[in-house]
Amino acid sequence: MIRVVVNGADGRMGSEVVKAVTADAELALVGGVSLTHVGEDIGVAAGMQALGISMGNNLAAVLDTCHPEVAVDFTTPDAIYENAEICLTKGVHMVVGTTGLTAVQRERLGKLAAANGVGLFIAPNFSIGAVLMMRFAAEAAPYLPNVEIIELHHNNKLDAPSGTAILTAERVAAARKQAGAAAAPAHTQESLRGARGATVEDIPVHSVRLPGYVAHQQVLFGGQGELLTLRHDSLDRKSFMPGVLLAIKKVSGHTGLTFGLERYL
Ligand SMILES: NC(=O)c1ccc[n+]([C@@H]2O[C@H](COP(=O)([O-])OP(=O)(O)OC[C@H]3O[C@@H](n4cnc5c(N)ncnc54)[C@H](O)[C@@H]3O)[C@@H](O)[C@H]2O)c1
Ligand SMILES: O=C(O)C1=N[C@H](C(=O)O)CCC1
Repeated sequence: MIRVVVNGADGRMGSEVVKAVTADAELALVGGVSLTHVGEDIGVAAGMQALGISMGNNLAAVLDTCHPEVAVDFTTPDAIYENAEICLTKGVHMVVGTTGLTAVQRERLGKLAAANGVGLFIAPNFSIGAVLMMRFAAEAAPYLPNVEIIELHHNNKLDAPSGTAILTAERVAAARKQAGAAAAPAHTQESLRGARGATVEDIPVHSVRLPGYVAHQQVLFGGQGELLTLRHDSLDRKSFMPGVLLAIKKVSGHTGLTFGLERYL
């Protein structure tokens, strides 16, 4: 049994991870960390405590109490760097779903993981459909280099653009570059700042935040007299759980940083 702590156990994602880990015969949920009850399933922390599972609001203290092999983190962009430092320094493997880490921060944490002989797995998106969407987008990019991304998420999401949109843009840009393809220059002048969205690697990214959405993305390709649209929809946070469980089981076999779910598929 792999001993698992969930950081952010009361959150929208963390509470799903608690349920998924509890239901998996190869995993043992030994602890959880939560600051507030913001998730849709607000009974999770209380339920864990009732079962005698260590709960607390101090990550280092929870780790010292329940000695996990793997910590899963779904917290906030502000908290994740420090959380990772704490876990990796204590020799705990990490599975990180929290978005917001920069490439430089990922590399720095990867070195810390390697120095402590543990694995650090980071994925901006754990759903298989989203991984395929990114792969298909990279495949299409050399042939249809004019691309824009629209990502649509629930209105409680703290960051924009989404980690998935950033990674998609990076993959598309890399595939275009490798093929020697480039987007046609844009001639539009914004009469209102922000009208054309943000840019990641010169690719416009538009972020929609509305109640009702979970996590969705469209990658729009434009060609001569034709359009190709790739769309992925996570309609339920259960869509992320097979990827999270896979990562928990694999992370200890890969010392240092592994980035992206496709690396484990
Ligand atoms: N990789 C993926 O597939 C994927 C999928 C969904 C969400 N996410 C990301 O996961 C993160 C969490 O999303 P959410 O919707 O579950 O958020 P949420 O706000 O519902 O939950 C966040 C949780 O973190 C806790 N928390 C905050 N700061 C903390 C700290 N310093 N230490 C410990 N716990 C802390 C809160 O108490 C809460 O329980 C976001 O960054 C989001 O973008 C990633
Ligand atoms: O709900 C969120 O927040 C999500 N965040 C990830 C991102 O930023 O890409 C993945 C999808 C859900």
